[in-house]
Amino acid sequence: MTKEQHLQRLRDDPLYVILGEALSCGRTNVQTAADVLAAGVRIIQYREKHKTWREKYAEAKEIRRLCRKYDATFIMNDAVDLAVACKADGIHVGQDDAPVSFVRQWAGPQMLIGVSTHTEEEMTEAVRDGADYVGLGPFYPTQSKRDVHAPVTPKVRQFALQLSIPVVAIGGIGKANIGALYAEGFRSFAMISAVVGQVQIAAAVQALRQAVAVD
Ligand SMILES: Cc1ncc(COP(=O)(O)OP(=O)(O)O)c(N)n1
Ligand SMILES: Cc1ncsc1CCOP(=O)(O)O
Ligand SMILES: [Mg+2]
Repeated sequence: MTKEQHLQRLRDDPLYVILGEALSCGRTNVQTAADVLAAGVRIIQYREKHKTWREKYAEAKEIRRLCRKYDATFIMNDAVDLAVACKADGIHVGQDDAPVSFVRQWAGPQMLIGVSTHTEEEMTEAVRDGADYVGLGPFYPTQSKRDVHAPVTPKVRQFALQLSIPVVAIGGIGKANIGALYAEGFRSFAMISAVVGQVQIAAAVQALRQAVAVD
């Protein structure tokens, strides 16, 4: 798939699932990825904070292989070198990670670059720097990440809905609130606990898709 096709998917497909083994009900990342893909998810981010580079590389390559089988979009969190090494479709960087200009130089023009944002200024800067999408959040309290920012304000949410690039909402999103965010205008939702933290992944994915299905 081309970068433009991956970007189109980010606009069209509401579900963006983030992996993390410590949050996966005892499953490995590879098992979880296989379940998530079998359940129909087509955008996956590999986010692993507790493994060595080699462990992450080995896992990411395997998950990347699974994603190819399903024609799914594979995004690496934090590490540009890992993204390049395992031929990821995209890289997601936060405000404390490598800047977009550096990531672009290293990863090349075809790599999708996502940037975490929390304010209007950060969103404006991400667009100016050439990010392909922004992550925005947290929308709600979350147990899945330490030291998260305060929830995004209504003013920041309004600003995000006018942005020229896709906005991926994140933080405490699940079947109870995804429908309200969709009604507010958001179209893409990154989730950890609502999918990989569930025992029945297929049922969880189905419930989330139903919650954003419009007639
Ligand atoms: C889609 C998406 N949005 C935001 C984040 C958070 O990134 P970051 O702020 O760098 O924090 P970590 O995930 O690295 O802990 C994300 N990963 N994905
Ligand atoms: C990685 C990240 N960045 C902001 S909130 C968050 C965690 C999202 O996890 P959950 O969907 O379980 O709230
Ligand atoms: Mg990061």
